[in-house]
Amino acid sequence: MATALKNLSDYTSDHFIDISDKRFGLVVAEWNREITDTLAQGAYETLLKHGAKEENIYRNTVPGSFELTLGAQLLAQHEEIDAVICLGVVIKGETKHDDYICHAVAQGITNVGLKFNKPVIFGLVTTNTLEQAWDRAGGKHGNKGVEGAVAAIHMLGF
Ligand SMILES: Nc1c(NC[C@H](O)[C@H](O)[C@H](O)CO)[nH]c(=O)[nH]c1=O
Ligand SMILES: CC(=O)[C@@H](O)COP(=O)(O)O
Repeated sequence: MATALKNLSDYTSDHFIDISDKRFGLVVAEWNREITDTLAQGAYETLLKHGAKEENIYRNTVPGSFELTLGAQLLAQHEEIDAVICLGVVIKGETKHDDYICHAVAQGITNVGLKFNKPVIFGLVTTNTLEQAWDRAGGKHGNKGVEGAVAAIHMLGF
């Protein structure tokens, strides 16, 4: 599988711009909280590592990943927010509920970014098992929160 050959946190920062004056919104889903907190910590630490100021990183929580879209919009609508990083974990259940959530969030987050013309990053871990989710939250496949922060910084330099 493609991901098996790629660590999500393996990146180069050669092209990064100065983000010391950029303001970032983190929207974090409460569902699977232990894992989403790990994603959020990865994103937070990566932003600080590359020059963001603590006071310019605004973390907000939403009940579940389905609410990430509205959470992103409520942050992105503010002119002073330069980028939004959405973090959630959807693990397949017995029904197709996970499919509906993931598709809605992917399209919704895309639309928010296009509406407000700023990076709104899709940091959703969508797995079949809990183990696969942990593998992408600091495990063998890196941390999707780190990936989300890197994507936000990259797009701010577009
Ligand atoms: N099953 C998961 C959910 N479900 C909750 C939804 O995201 C939403 O909050 C609810 O349908 C009310 O609108 N959320 C996750 O983030 N992860 C899951 O695995
Ligand atoms: C993945 C989810 O949406 C969670 O609510 C479990 O769903 P299911 O009712 O399909 O087991």
